[in-house]
Amino acid sequence: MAVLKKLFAYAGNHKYLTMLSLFLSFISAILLLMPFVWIWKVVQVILDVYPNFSLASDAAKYGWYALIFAAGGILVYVMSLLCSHLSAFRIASNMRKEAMHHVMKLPMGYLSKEGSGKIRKIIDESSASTETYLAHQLPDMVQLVTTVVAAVVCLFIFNWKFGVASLIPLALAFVNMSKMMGKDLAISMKEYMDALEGMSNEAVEYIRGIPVVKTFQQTVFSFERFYKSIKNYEKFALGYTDKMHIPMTGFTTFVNSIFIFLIGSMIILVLNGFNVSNLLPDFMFYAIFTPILAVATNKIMFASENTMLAEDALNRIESITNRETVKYPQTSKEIKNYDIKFNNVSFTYPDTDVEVLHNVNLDIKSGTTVAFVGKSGGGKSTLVSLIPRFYDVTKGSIEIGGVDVKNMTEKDLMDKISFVFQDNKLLKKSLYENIKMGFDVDKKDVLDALHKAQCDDIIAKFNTGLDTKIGTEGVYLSGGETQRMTLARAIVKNAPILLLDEATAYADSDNEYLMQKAILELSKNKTTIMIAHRLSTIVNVDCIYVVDDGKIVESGTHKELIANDGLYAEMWSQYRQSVDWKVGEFVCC
Ligand SMILES: Nc1ncnc2c1ncn2[C@@H]1O[C@H](COP(=O)(O)OP(=O)(O)OP(=O)(O)O)[C@@H](O)[C@H]1O
Repeated sequence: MAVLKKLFAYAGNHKYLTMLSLFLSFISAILLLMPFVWIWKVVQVILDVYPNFSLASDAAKYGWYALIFAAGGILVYVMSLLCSHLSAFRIASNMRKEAMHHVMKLPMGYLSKEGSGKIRKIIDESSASTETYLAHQLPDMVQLVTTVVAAVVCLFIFNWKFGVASLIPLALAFVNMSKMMGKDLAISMKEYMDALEGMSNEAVEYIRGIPVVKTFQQTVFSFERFYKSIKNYEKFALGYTDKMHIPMTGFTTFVNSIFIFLIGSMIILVLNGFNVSNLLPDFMFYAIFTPILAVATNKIMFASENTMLAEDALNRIESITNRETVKYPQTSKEIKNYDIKFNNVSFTYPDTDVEVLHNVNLDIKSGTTVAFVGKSGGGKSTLVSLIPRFYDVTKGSIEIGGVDVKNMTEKDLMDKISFVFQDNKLLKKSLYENIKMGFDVDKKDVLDALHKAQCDDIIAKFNTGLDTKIGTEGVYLSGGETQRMTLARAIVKNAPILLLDEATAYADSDNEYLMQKAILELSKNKTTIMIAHRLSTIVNVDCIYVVDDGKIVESGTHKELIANDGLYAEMWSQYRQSVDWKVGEFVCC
């Protein structure tokens, strides 16, 4: 019921179609039981007239009744499946839409951390398995339960003594079944499913890492994690099977021994003086009926497992839909300028407990260009990612033009910021659409931006020019080419705030120089924050902030920081040495 309630939350009016499907399934179960009653009637007539079969005129009539009920039952069942498929399809599609809608509102940082593949897999697989559950398994479950209940009622109507004899093994079978559906086994089932997912994720990681593994001859070490995940799966699969085997054996034994109990009761009744020929018609009825009961009960057992699987799928979807979304206000407060201010900002990544930024204060004036430099892992990218709210600050606040970024609508905030990162993504669309990105620009503007971002060679490579579709056969862009395309995007967007995280990381020396020129041009009159490891690219910026261990430890112009003789001066000296060393090497050769 809890599963159905959760599923109905996605159903809208289609929940009535599901209910109709379940009702029809119930009717079909009753109709499909009736042929057995008529067949028993046929047997009874034959036994009554034995050996004068010519007197069994009613037998043919009862046979027809059996056929009509069977056909009616099948027809109603088909109608039930029709309704269940229609509503299941709608519910699964609503579930996908709602989950995707939610994903769009999640912090961008969460999406890049979890990976689009994993999120897509959870949404796709979970909605598909609930679709199967609603379309087939649930109507079948109703039919099976109805069959069992109706059959039990019939067992008592005809002969209560045989009824009791059939019910004893059935009750014992249900006791065992309830053990299999207990909380303990639900936990084991979850552990088993988690281990399965873990193994599948490790398999993907293993395959992805094959190039690195081959290059570094790390076969044994790389296989270790995958191997551990297989062992983990083995542990939980065996644990689950181990917990299941006693109740499962009990269930199977009792459910299949109904007929033995029936024969036993017949023997006891005969030994106690009951007349065999009086008992025989009733016995025949039970002999016909009890196998249906055994089959239906067996099927219920497996169908119950499907309910647990559907519940698990719903929980997995909820692990995404229950995540807190980024909340934006309906309207923005008016900003005064494009100053960016960090007020006592501290930050801890979600699901971790290590603070990576500690009480950071920054005041970046509108129209200036600043740079964050520092050791790897110091917190530069994290600082930048907090401005467009890829994550929200844990403590303190960030302001643009005197307004907290949390008081700006998503559109207003995004309209004001362009970013070029190391790891940029292009869409499977034409080069033109990838740069235009919905802005009010024509092909000439796009070509102009591409030219400024040093992308002329990329366009010239493809016969279809701007209309070339990314991702089609033979159309592949390298990391550097993708980065230049993203710079062209930023040029087209022309937002007043520019965030550049290692924007020239993949560029070769020729391109780097030209890209730097384009960035310089683009950043004119904009508030620009650059993260750069090549210190030569930032010597002329208005202010350099040295980030170390989540704190700003120095700030000033290049000259001021060199004069200061602190961390930056040390980094600069090391950087110079590495450049001189490279030049020296080159000269030697
Ligand atoms: N998604 C994440 N979840 C948890 N911790 C993270 C995440 N991203 C980064 N970190 C941690 O935050 C700290 C700062 O990382 P950040 O990427 O901001 O440093 P950085 O100075 O930009 O490094 P680099 O110069 O190597 O890019 C590091 O300790 C890193 O391990």
